[in-house]
Amino acid sequence: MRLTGVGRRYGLGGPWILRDLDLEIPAGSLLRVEGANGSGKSTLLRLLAGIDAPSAGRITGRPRTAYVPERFPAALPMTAGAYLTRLGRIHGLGRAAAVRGAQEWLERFGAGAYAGTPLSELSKGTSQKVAVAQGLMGTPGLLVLDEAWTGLDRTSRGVLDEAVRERVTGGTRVVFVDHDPGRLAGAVDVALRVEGGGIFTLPAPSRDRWQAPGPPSALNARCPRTPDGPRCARTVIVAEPPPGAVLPPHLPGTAELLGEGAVELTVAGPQADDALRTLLNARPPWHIRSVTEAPHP
Ligand SMILES: Nc1ncnc2c1ncn2[C@@H]1O[C@H](COP(=O)(O)OP(=O)(O)OP(=O)(O)O)[C@@H](O)[C@H]1O
Repeated sequence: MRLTGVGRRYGLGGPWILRDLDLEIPAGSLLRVEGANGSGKSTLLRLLAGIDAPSAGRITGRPRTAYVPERFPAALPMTAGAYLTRLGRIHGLGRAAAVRGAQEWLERFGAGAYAGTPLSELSKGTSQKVAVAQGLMGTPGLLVLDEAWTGLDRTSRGVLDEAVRERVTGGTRVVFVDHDPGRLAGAVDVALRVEGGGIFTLPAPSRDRWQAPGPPSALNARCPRTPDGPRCARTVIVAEPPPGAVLPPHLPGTAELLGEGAVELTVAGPQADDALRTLLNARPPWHIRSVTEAPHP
């Protein structure tokens, strides 16, 4: 899935909320999106989910998508179970699998007793569980979570963490926004910051490194543009192997061991996508700790 020159502004002549974004999201990757209030995080997530269209540029290769919005439209005239079954059908499940999935997800979130309750009568917390469960019905190629953990109890937040990890391992792209900087810290492949209309890569957010992320490197601004989008002279990828793995064959660039098995891979800019794809598609996949674009000297 790829974003090319994507921009969004609301209304004719309104200010650009996002501008000239270029981004590739490989299968099986976990992206965290952060940024100040009003910076455009939800706008970016709605574009990714396909429920809003870019004002400029294009998004290609979007797979079947599930989306948990910041606000859940709980006023639909249906019970929780019927709603989830309907969503499961939309996500491509057969009727029996959709009914089973609806009950299973409600139970995993400790809300099995509410399958027959109308959505409008659910508490806020249970509504949020239903909102999250609908995103987990079926096996989408892209799962977009906009503050989906907010309003869930501690146990349910853990259930959602686990479900996200399962999805990513199964090849789903997951993009999320969450207030907790440590959310899924060890599993995040790329952290993006939305700021001033652009997106910036941050070092992979393990809890301690998050405190001092260092200067963001501009994903868009510093690299020369080509007909295929911006290209940097070099990209440095730091990746950790799954236990017992060796470096996948046919990996482009030069690799340097960093200790504890982690590898720093330096590739020519155009080969970065290939290298990331190879590492993320390895079975089991490598964990991408950071991706740093190095501009032309
Ligand atoms: N439908 C809309 N019409 C007009 N302006 C909008 C619309 N949706 C968002 N905006 C504006 O776009 C900007 C970015 O909003 P967005 O909700 O994407 O930010 P955010 O980073 O998700 O914010 P928050 O952290 O507060 O949720 C804001 O200035 C907002 O007012």
